[in-house]
Amino acid sequence: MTEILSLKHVSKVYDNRVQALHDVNFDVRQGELISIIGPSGAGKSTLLRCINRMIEASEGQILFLDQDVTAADKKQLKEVRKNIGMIFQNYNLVYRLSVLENVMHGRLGSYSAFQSTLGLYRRADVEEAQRLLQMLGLQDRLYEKCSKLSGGQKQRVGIARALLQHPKMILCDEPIASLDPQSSKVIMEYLRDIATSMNIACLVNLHQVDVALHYSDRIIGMHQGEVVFFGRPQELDDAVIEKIYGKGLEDLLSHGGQA
Ligand SMILES: Nc1ncnc2c1ncn2[C@@H]1O[C@H](COP(=O)(O)OP(=O)(O)OP(=O)(O)O)[C@@H](O)[C@H]1O
Repeated sequence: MTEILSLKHVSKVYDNRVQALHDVNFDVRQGELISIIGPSGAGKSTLLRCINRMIEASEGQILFLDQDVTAADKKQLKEVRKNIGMIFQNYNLVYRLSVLENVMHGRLGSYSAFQSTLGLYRRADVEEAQRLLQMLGLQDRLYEKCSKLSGGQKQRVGIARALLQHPKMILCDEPIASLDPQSSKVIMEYLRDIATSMNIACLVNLHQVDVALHYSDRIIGMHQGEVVFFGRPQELDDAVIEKIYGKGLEDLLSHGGQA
């Protein structure tokens, strides 16, 4: 498998001098699902957001498809971001708009402001959005306002919007943190399938260790801004869990797997 993302010695110190990341190194291969786990404040969100420069790293190098993202100019960064989809815990949808319109926002980069304001989308793009929504089981909700959807359905709209971008990788910032167990399972299965069948790498922040163990190809374990584990789920034994969380798996699972 080819590597598509590589982080080398990445650190982040916020203006208030909090060191959120310290010398982070790892790589992501095409079509891999990698979970990032760790207690609250470990640096998971900061790490994810440094990759597409929603947050600027203070030090280190981030290579995406062999391009140095940290050194990219405005135009190059736009291109990088086209290849990196993102889904969020709070979905980031426009609730007064329909499911289909929200998904079309995944293509905004390829339309002028005039075209997008008037909804002048190419037929092929609309058809692709419809196909994606069908794949995600939302074919009957195309014209429904997003405000009327359940959390799990909203997240599926978020996934369709990310996929319409034709990304090589999707960053998922706590995609199931607001969902019930059944909807969480559905979303994780879609992400697993997207990684495997569409060969799109998914980098997923999670609080649930049991979910990470079940769905990931590899897991990154963070503690106070450092990567203290990077390996396969089978290698995540109790000693490693202690290193990440300061407590054992039994303790974590007795709280529903949540850290
Ligand atoms: N904008 C900011 N300015 C200053 N400090 C920040 C900022 N964002 C995060 N931090 C700090 O950086 C550290 C890492 O935060 P981050 O949100 O990345 O952790 P996390 O693992 O994603 O936590 P959670 O699981 O609670 O979302 C924390 O100490 C946090 O307080």
